Order: sequence, then structure tokens, then C-alpha cells
Amino acid sequence: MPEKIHTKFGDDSKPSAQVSSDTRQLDESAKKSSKTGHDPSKSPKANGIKRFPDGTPKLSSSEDSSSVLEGAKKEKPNSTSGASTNGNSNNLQGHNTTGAGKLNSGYLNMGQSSNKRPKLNGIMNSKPQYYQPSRQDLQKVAKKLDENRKKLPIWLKKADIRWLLRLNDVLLINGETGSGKSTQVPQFLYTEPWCERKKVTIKNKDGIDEEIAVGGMIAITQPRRVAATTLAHRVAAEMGCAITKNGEPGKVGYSVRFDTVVPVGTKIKFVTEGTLLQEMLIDPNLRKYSAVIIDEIHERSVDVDLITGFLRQLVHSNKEGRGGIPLKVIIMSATYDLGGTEAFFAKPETQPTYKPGQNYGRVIAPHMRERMTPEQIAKYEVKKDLEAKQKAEKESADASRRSSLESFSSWSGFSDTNEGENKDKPLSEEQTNSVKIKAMNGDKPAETVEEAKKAEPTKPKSVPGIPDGDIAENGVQDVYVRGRQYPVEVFYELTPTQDYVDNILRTILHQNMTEPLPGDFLVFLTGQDDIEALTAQLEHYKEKIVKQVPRLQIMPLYGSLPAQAQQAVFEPVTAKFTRKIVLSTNIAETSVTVPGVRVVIDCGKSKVKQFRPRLGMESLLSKPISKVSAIQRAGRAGREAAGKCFRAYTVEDFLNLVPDELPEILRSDVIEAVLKMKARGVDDVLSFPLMDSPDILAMEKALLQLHMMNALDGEGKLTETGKKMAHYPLPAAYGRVLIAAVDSQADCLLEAIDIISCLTTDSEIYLQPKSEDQSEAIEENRSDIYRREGDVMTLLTTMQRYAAEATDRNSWCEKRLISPRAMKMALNIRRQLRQVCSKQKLLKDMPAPDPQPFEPISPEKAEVLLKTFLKAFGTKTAVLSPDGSYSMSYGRHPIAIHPSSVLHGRKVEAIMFLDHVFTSKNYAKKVSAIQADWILEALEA
Ligand SMILES: Nc1ncnc2c1ncn2[C@@H]1O[C@H](COP(=O)(O)OP(=O)(O)OP(=O)(O)O)[C@@H](O)[C@H]1O
Repeated sequence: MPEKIHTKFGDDSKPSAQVSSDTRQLDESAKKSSKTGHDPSKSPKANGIKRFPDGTPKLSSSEDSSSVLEGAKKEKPNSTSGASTNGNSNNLQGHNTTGAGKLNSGYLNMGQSSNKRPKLNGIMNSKPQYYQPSRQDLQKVAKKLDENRKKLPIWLKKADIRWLLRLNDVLLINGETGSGKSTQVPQFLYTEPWCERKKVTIKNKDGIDEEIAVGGMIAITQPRRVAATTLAHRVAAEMGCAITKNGEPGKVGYSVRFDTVVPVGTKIKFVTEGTLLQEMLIDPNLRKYSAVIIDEIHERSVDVDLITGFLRQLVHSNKEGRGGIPLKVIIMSATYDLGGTEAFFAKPETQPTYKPGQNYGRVIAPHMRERMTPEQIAKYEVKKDLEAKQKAEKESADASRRSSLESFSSWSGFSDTNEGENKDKPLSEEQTNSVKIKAMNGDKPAETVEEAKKAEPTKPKSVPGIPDGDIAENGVQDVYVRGRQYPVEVFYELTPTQDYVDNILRTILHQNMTEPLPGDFLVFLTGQDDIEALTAQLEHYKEKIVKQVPRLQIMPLYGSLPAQAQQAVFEPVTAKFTRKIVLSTNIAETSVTVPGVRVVIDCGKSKVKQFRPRLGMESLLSKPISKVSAIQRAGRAGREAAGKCFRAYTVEDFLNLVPDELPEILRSDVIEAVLKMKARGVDDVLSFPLMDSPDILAMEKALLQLHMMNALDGEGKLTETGKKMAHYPLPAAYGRVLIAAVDSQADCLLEAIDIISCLTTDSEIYLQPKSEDQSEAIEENRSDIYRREGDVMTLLTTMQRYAAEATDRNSWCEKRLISPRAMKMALNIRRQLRQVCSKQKLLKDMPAPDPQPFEPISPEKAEVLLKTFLKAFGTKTAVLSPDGSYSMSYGRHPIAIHPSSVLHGRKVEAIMFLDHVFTSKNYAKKVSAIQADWILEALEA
């Protein structure tokens, strides 16, 4: 075990040497170790966890039920209520220190009556039934969780948050990881008077008065679907309601791509950024909503940058489209320079010299001092002094509004603010630190300490009855939530390590011997390949673990894993004397609470999308993470109890990390962004104000590409084709394929839908064989789906044969090592796309229901279909060179066919590829064989 040095999470002090050990004699020390204080003799079960081919953990029926029931007895001997017994699937809480983690809003009962404890992880049962816990059960759960909610640091700010949002339309909340932002803020707000649904009269597009309803719901965005769904379930449980698809009313819902559950009466809706963006294109005024909360803004996806751009427009508009009703905007993050966001949302007249478009890396949030340079810290100190003085002056006003916390929800005016009350109360440390570095001089951060000293604080405007400064002159208020519920100790390597996977393996095995139970581990790795490599090693070692040491349950978590396998990670370990080891990509980096986790192990790297303008393509590269990511990762520990974070790199490496990730919009293909801006009515996309404007060259390239796809006309205006493309819940190129497929000559819409459905599932359709022998058998079994034209036609055949299967689709998949869950999702997407196309009158008649007899596509039709794809992917083509290599038709760069393609090793005249990856070389994925002259034909048409 390498030596470690450790610091407290968020601590600025220099780290000191602390732990020393040696894992070279791991097995020996394991034998000696019995430090965990548990009695292993009472947990004699086998520790292996079997998996289905798609990676889903498989529980044997005996393990599944008996251990759960034992656990249930132990936890609540006499309880039969659903509230205390329901720990079923889709419950994304699990065990926690409140004891309420196993309690859930209830969702799936895998075939048990409601007065019995449902199986905890029933994901293997084939016929799930909806389990609906009673209202009393739900209330009991909520009551239990309530105790914990009130201990969250954000509760001290509840009154401030509500008060400030009554007075201002934009609020920035900077609070440390785990302080309670995502779960509590929407709950603080949904009962506010401004959140009621209101009837207003607006002029419709024909100039006629029309009565419409505005508001009534809060949307809260999350960067990833796993965060959106887990948080929705958590908040529903805290509010005592269920999220079900069976028509039951509720207060909380979620909407992620191809999966929306919004019960009647929903007040809080968790959405992915992409979903909200899509809603904004259909309803530019967001009339459904009273407020939009942008959570985890630091991730700065392209979608979030577009959303903030559109929200800014809405906030500064005359709000006619909403009948004059403002939309409240709340922006939250634990690790982000909200000073830049403040400048972006501020009323333009208050900062005439500010120009949006260059916010990246300019201002720093206060509790993130560990990422500051000495000069920045000096600036921070100066600014802090100024603001502390200012704060002291308005102490009495602050204290008085805090004192009215309990009366807020029934409050209907300003008069009940007890002025003068608590006047003499000294400022708490939390209050005095409630400052943040702002854009000095109104427009840009101070460059030097002297400049910062000279900077005048903004003079607050006086309004009778309202404490000075509560109405922000620039329209943007901020709240800083200091502290987290539980501390996290951070450990570093003393010397750099070459092989971080090996290093992490040692750390896991060592910590497993010393860390007490309960205490699961969450390990951050770069991607699926690292996760699989470490899983294999851990599976090997875990067989050798002596019985005094906790057994390991290894669980992967990455984006392309089936949703239910992802959800299994959020369930408690049911096997006795066993520790859950979650091996994750950065999918679990923000927003997510993985119940049970006490220890985080961070490899310090992640795969980052990088647009290579020269190639005109994106690649995924493994790179060191930013400080922000490191802080977020550490923040996944210490959520239910004190935690630890082991960074597999040195403190110097940490200090050398870049503070922030470059916003995605500055490093990716902006074709989707440009299309969405056009669809939102932005004519001049080059000068539309965004927090950070993409490179002009990248924008021009995107405009050209959209023009080539016929989405934009010669003037740069959105065509009918472009409009349709923007409204599909699909990447622009796939939308283009659908439209081309309707063409009377092509007439292959249903086939195009089949292929696109397979291409847009969250997880891989074809699973990887685990051995040479299996590989041969699978090749043989897949012979009925492989097509010589390549991967696109193979996908079509896969979908058609699967849909035609009338007896047992699961065993059909198993035989071919195809993920049944991915196919189910593809079928679901196919159904939804057929409906969208039918609504758009692209599809005249709905096809007959499955199963229909399989009819292989003719070579002529295959050619038509490939030419249809070329309309969107004409620039993603390559031709065979005399030396047998492929050279891209756009840019002439060399490219090779990826080993995962059915065309791997084949030499054909030309290829079209839908995807590409840059690893050791430039690889084309999802490849089809085409003729060289089709390329010109497609691009000219
Ligand atoms: N699914 C869950 N299961 C168990 N506890 C949870 C769950 N979700 C939230 N919590 C509890 O609520 C606390 C606050 O979580 P929340 O996500 O609101 O914090 P946050 O401030 O948004 O954190 P972050 O910035 O890291 O996303 C957690 O620390 C944890 O104690």
C-alpha cells in the first residue's frame, strides 16, 4: 500500500503525512486482519455475484429473498407496513444513517402482496407488478426522512431563499456538496405564492386575446438521467408521495429522454437538460413553469449553456408571452464561479461594459479557495473584508427576515417582517462568510489586489419596509450555504503512480480490511474498459479474501449500462458482511447520492469529448480531471455519515489540475446547438449572447453542415426540414435521415426508424463475448443477423428479427449475446418515433402490431436506405486508398474500421460511418459499405 498524506475536504492547510502500510503482503495481512469488529462467522454465504450477459447483477432466488427477509426482521421486527418494508426496485435510496433509506415512495413490487416486504432487488423477475404503498405508509417514510432534512445546512437558508425569490427573479445558490440544494430547494419553493398556477390574458399570434394558464410547476434540471430519476424518487419519498405510471396523483415527476412520469398534480419536475431544452423549443415561454432551477451548472454542457442563454432572454424580456408573469430562475452549484453567472444574468443596464461570451475561468466562488492561486486568495481576502463590512451594516435586517422563517409559507406581504428584532445578535460565522467573489467594477473581475481594494461595493437600493440590498440592483441575488452535514477526509499519494488501476485495486483491498461496515466504496474510473479491467481483478481477489474480512459486491455504473442495472447500484447490499464496491465513470460525479457510500476513491482522470476541427470530428480522450471534478467526486462521500476520499494522485498533481473543465460548447461540435438556436428563432447565431461563445470557425462549419443537410436555406434561415429536425428528440443527423426516408423515391421510413431506435438506446445492443470460445459460438449464432452491407443493415435485421420473434425474445437475445434490455428500450423508442412521425404526417398508416413475419430487406432497398443515411452522414465517409487503408473524403485523414464493426478486416470501395473514436488511431464505428459515387450524389442533392 503506498503511503498517503491526507487533508480535510475543503481544508486549505498543507497536507501532512499520515498513513503507511504495505499491500504487497496483502493476503497475509488480510488473514491477520479482523479490525472491522464484525462477526464473520455469522455470515457464511458465498460471496460471488453472478451477472447476466448485459452486466445486470443476478441474485439467486435464495439469496434474494432470505437475506432480505432476515434484514427486514432485524431492522423492524414487527412491521408489516409498506413504509417500513418497502425497499423495492426503483427505490433509489437504500440504507442510510437516518434509518429511512430503505423506505421508499414505492414503485415495483415483484409479485408480492402489498402487506409483505417486496424483494429488494427484483430486477430479474420477468413480470413486474406495480406496488402502490398506502398514503399512510408514504407519510411515515416522509416523517422519518424529515428529521434528516432539517439537519441539512441548507435549512438555515430556507427563509433567505424564499424571501429573496419573492423580491428578485434570479437567485444563485452556492452551497457545498451534500448541503441539500437539489433535494431541498424545490421543496422550499413550490408552496410560494408566485408558484401558483395563474390565469392570464395574452395576445395570440393572430393578435386576438386569449386566456391561458401560466406556472404552477418547478422544473429542476440535472446533467444526467440517473441523477434526475434518483433525485425525483428521493424528493417524492421526502414529500410522502409516489411516482408511478399508473395514473396516481403526486407532487413529483421526472422527464428524461424517452421516459417521462409526471403524475397529475406534479409541482416539482426533475428533467435532464436536453429534455428542458426540447421543451423550450416547443414552448419558448415555458408557460408550464413558475421557476426553473438549473442544478450543477458547473458541468456546463452545451445544453445548459443554451438553456441559460434562452432563460436570460426570457428574464430580460417584457414577459408578454407569459402574460407578464415572471419566470423565477435559480442557478445552483457547489463548485462553480457563480460570479460569472451573475454577470451574465444581471440587468444589462447595470453593467454597460459587460460582454457575454467570455465567462470561462474568470471569477471564483469563496469556499473553493483550495483551487485559487495565492494572488486570487489575496483578492478574495480583500473582497471578503469589504463584504463583511457591508454585511455587518445590514445585520439587523438579515436577522429579522430569518426570524420570520416559520411564517413564510402563509405570508402574503412584507408587513410581518419584525424590523429591529434580533438587532443586537452578533453575526454568525456562517453569515460573515456568506460572501462570494463577484465581478468587480460591475463587469470584470479585479486583475490585481490594488484593483480589488479600489472596487466599490454595489450600493443597495432603499425600498421602504424591505431591508437594504435584499432587492438586488442588478436583478440577481445570491445565497451561500456554508458547510456540509458530514466531513470528508482527503488522502493523497505521496509519490506519483504509473498504473492507477493497480493502485486503486490495492487501495480497495487494503481499505476493505480496515474500514468498518457499513461503509460502501465508490470508485471513479475513466470508462467502461477500466471498469471491466478492475472488475475482473477484484473478482479474482475476492475469492481469496479470508473470512474475517468483508466480502465484496462489485457493481459497475456507466452510461451505457441498462437503466435497471444502474439502479441496482442505489440499493442496499442485502448479503451479510458484504461491502458494495461501485465502479463508476463520472456519471456519479455530481448530484448523485449512492446510499451506503462512505469512501470515495478517485483515479483523477475522465474521458472528455474533444472536437477536432481539423478532422471535423469529436473524439473521446482520457484526461486529468479538473479541481471542480475532484471536489465533486470527494463530495459523494460524507453524505450520510463522515467519509473519506482517497485520491490516487499526489497533492502536487491536485494543485496542478486546471480549476474548471473547459465548457463543452468550447470543445465540441456545435451543430446541435446551432440548430436549436435557429429553431428558437435566433437569426444571428454568431452574436447570440451565451455565457461562452463557441469558436466562430466551429459555428460557421456547423452552419455549412446544416445547409448541406438542407436544414438551412441559402440565407441561413431554418427550412421546413430543419424545423422538423430540431423537434425530434434525436440528434440532428438522425432527424435528417428520417426526413430523407420519407421521400417518395426512398420510402423507407419504417426501416430508418428501426435502425435509429437501435442507435439511440442508452446501452449497447451487442454484448462483448467474454472468451474465445464464446466468441466463436456467438459469431455462429449471429449469422442470421449479420449483413454484408455493414453495421447499419445489421442493426435493421436485428430489430426486425427481434420484433418478429413470437415465442421467447429473451432467449433469442441470449443466444446471440444481445442485450434484451437494450432491445426493449429500442422497441420503446421505435414505438415513440412511429407516433411522432405519424403526428407529423410523415407516416400515413401505423404498421400492423408485432410480431410480423420477418422479411429480409432486398439489396436494392438496402442501397436506398444507405443513400438515405448518406444525406446526413455524407461528410463521414472514407474511400479505400491503393495501399489498402481508408482515407476520409472530407480532409483526407486516415481512418481504420473499428474491430467492433462487422466490416472489420474487409476492404470495400468506400465506407460511411456514423460514429468515430480516437484511441491509438482514428477508428470508424457503425460502418457501412458504400460506393464512392454515392457520396457525391448525396452531397450534391
Ligand atoms: N437517494 C438518497 N439516498 C439517501 N440519502 C440521500 C439521497 N439523496 C439525498 N440524500 C441525503 O440528502 C443530502 C443532500 O442531498 P442533495 O442532493 O440535496 O445535496 P446537494 O447539496 O444537492 O449535493 P451536490 O451538490 O453534491 O449534488 C445528502 O447528503 C444525503 O444525506
